[in-house]
Amino acid sequence: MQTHIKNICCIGAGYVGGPTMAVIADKNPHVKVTVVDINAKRIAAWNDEDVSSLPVYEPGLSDVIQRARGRNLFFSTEVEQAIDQADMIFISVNTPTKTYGKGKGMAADLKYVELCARQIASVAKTDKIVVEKSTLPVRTAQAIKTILDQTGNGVNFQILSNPEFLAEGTAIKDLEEADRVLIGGEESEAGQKAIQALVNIYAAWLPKERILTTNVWSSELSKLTANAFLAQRVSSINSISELCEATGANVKEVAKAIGLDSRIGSKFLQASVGFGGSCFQKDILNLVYISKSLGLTEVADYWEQVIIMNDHQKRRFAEKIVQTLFNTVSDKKIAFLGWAFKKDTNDTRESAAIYVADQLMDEQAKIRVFDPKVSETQMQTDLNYLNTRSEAENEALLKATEDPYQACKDAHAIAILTEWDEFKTYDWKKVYEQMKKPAFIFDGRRILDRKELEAIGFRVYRIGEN
Ligand SMILES: NC(=O)c1ccc[n+]([C@@H]2O[C@H](COP(=O)([O-])OP(=O)(O)OC[C@H]3O[C@@H](n4cnc5c(N)ncnc54)[C@H](O)[C@@H]3O)[C@@H](O)[C@H]2O)c1
Ligand SMILES: O=c1ccn([C@@H]2O[C@H](COP(=O)(O)OP(=O)(O)O[C@H]3O[C@H](CO)[C@@H](O)[C@H](O)[C@H]3O)[C@@H](O)[C@H]2O)c(=O)[nH]1
Repeated sequence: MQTHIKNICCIGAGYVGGPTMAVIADKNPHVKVTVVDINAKRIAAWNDEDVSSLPVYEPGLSDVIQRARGRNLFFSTEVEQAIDQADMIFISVNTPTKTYGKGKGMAADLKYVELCARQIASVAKTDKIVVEKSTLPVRTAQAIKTILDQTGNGVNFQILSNPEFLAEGTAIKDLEEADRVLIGGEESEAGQKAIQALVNIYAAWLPKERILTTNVWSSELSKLTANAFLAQRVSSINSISELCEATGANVKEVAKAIGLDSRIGSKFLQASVGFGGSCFQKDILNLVYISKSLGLTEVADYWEQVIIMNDHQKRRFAEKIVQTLFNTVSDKKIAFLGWAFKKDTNDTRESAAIYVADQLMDEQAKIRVFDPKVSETQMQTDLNYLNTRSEAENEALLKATEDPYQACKDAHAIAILTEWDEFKTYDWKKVYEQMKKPAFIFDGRRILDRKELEAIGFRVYRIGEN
């Protein structure tokens, strides 16, 4: 197995496969990188001349794409051809929570990963390094290896685990200036050679000391653990936010006071309406499921609490709105500013906004949403996925607008669900004048200036203070 890779294939052109491969290609101009996907529409969007139409919105991504695309970075639906030609194949397909059968609602659904393994096995005619980029339960590499070895054409496969730690909205920066890259592989000579081949790819731009090598199981488990720790911090500060509201303490002051302790650190202590995104909940549920399967009940319960607290935080935000609006929101217009799960992304998976909207719609509120990057079609898809009511009812109760002032016009209340920077720059006096009175703002992200809003006449609620 060679340690200098010339041809990479990545299966899955999503939020991870697209940006990750774009940066790898950008930094390794002599390596041909082909990103393949079965979703032809997505591939067409990656190939669009107009880079504002890329399927993933990430600051800085379009520049990287413009530099590398057509030079050594290609997007294609020709999965088999790309597998055949590659020395190294990344699997970067989705691994959602299972929605059926054993482990429903908890375990990771590995069917897409298994399909990739089977396809690689049937197509490969030369030795390949297969890299798990998707987030997978610990010991998945074993299953992939068994499939490759049992169903392949007798060629040699080395499996590496190389989990991705990028966060959406900062993906390009996270990739270009990664805190660390983790590569897990076999301890055998062939395993070490495969590790070296992947180290060489990252060493094109990252200092060697940031490229960590471990055994496969440590690498797989480290990814789930990192997300569990990060989400735990958010749930921890969110639990304190409720205590602050009940006592007169201010969560911002508490977060600052504890964050200055270098053992605790200041990051990821921003109280919010609850964490969203495609990873935190899915990966913790997966960790809980694995722990339960191994009979580790206390470990499972410990981590499950992070999810329970997050669900509570979303629910209590919606309840606060209903309660404050004199215990009814029926037929009242509530403007949502933000739908994405965080700023600077068009991704809405597991966004708190979906759940808060759903709860308010149960109370017959009329929701008008403005998000700078999310379409109404996406919002409706998110709501329909919950199956709470018919598509027609969702369409009647929730509509998007292209203009934030229009969303807020005649509203009884505004709820801030995403921390988009532009919300801070609005003419809040103008917004106030066009609203029903008393005009309420529920700041689920703590981004607006409370004093300024109150001086205008708004009644303000912010997570974590009273
Ligand atoms: N989104 C993130 O920020 C993030 C960060 C780190 C890790 N991860 C992990 O990375 C993985 C991918 O996440 P994502 O957000 O990029 O998912 P995604 O849904 O955006 O992209 C996955 C892509 O894989 C394609 N695909 C599925 N099966 C295929 C097959 N057999 N052949 C070809 N294409 C196939 C899908 O069509 C889809 O476009 C997941 O395991 C996730 O947990 C995600
Ligand atoms: O102090 C904080 C920090 C985050 N959040 C929320 O937590 C969620 C997740 O945010 P973030 O972690 O920044 O984005 P993700 O893109 O979900 O990235 C996480 O999940 C990825 C997928 O596994 C990992 O690769 C990243 O390292 C990990 O940060 C979002 O809803 C944020 O608004 C808070 O409410 N308060």
